[in-house]
Amino acid sequence: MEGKKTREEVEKSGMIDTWMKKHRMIYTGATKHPFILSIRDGTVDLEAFKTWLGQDYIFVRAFAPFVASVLIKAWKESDDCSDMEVILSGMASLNDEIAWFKSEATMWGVQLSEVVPQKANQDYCRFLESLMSPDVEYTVAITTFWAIEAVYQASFALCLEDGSKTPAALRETCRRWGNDGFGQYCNSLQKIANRRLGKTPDDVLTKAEVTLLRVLEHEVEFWNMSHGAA
Ligand SMILES: Cc1ncc(CN)c(N)n1
Repeated sequence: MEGKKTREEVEKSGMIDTWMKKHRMIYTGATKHPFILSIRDGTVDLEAFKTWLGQDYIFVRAFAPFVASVLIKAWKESDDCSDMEVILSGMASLNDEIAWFKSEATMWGVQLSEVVPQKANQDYCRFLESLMSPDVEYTVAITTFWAIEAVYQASFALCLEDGSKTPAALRETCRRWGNDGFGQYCNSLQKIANRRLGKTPDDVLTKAEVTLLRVLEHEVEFWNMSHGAA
C-alpha cells in the first residue's frame, strides 16, 4: 500500500511533480481547455482567437513587470546566480512576444489600442500585481512564473502533436509557446522552483501551493473568456 510521502521523498522527486499529480484535474483544465482543443481539432472560431489575441497582448504587458519583479527577487534572494540568466532570457522573449502580438494583430485586423481588458484579464493582472510586492518570497514568485509559462507551453504543444488538425494560420502561434526551446526554458524554471521549494519552510511551501492553484484557476478563466466571447 502506498503511504503518504515524507518531505525527504518529495524533495527527491521534486515538489512540482508531486503538486501536478495532486492537482491533476485543475492542471488538465488549464492545459486541455476546450479553446485549445478547438485549435487542435481545427474547429476554432476565429473570432474567439482574435479575442484571445487582443486580451493576451494586454496580459503580456502586465506580465513583463511581474517578471521584472521576479528578477529583482532573484538578485536579492537567490542562492544560485544562474537563476538570473534564466529569468533574463524570459524577459528577452517577452520583448519578442510583444512585437509578435503587434504584427499578428495587424494581420488579423485587431486594433490593439481599442481592446478593453475583460474582467478575467483584469483579475489575473491584479493578481500578478499583488505578487510583485517585496513581501512575496522569491520561492513563491518563481513557482508562479514557472506555472504561467508552463500552462502555455503544455497547451500549445498539444496543438502541434502528430494528428492535430491545427489550421495553418494558427501554427505559428502554437509554435511560439509549443516549441522545444520554450519547453527547455520551462524545464529550467521548473528546476529552479523545485530547488527552492525543496529547502523552504512549510509556511512558504503552503503559500507557493496556494498561489500555483490560483494561477491554474486564472488560466482557466482566461481561456473561458476567449472561448465564450465568440
Ligand atoms: C494568460 C497567459 N498565460 C501565460 C502566458 C505565457 N507567457 C501568456 N502569454 N498569457
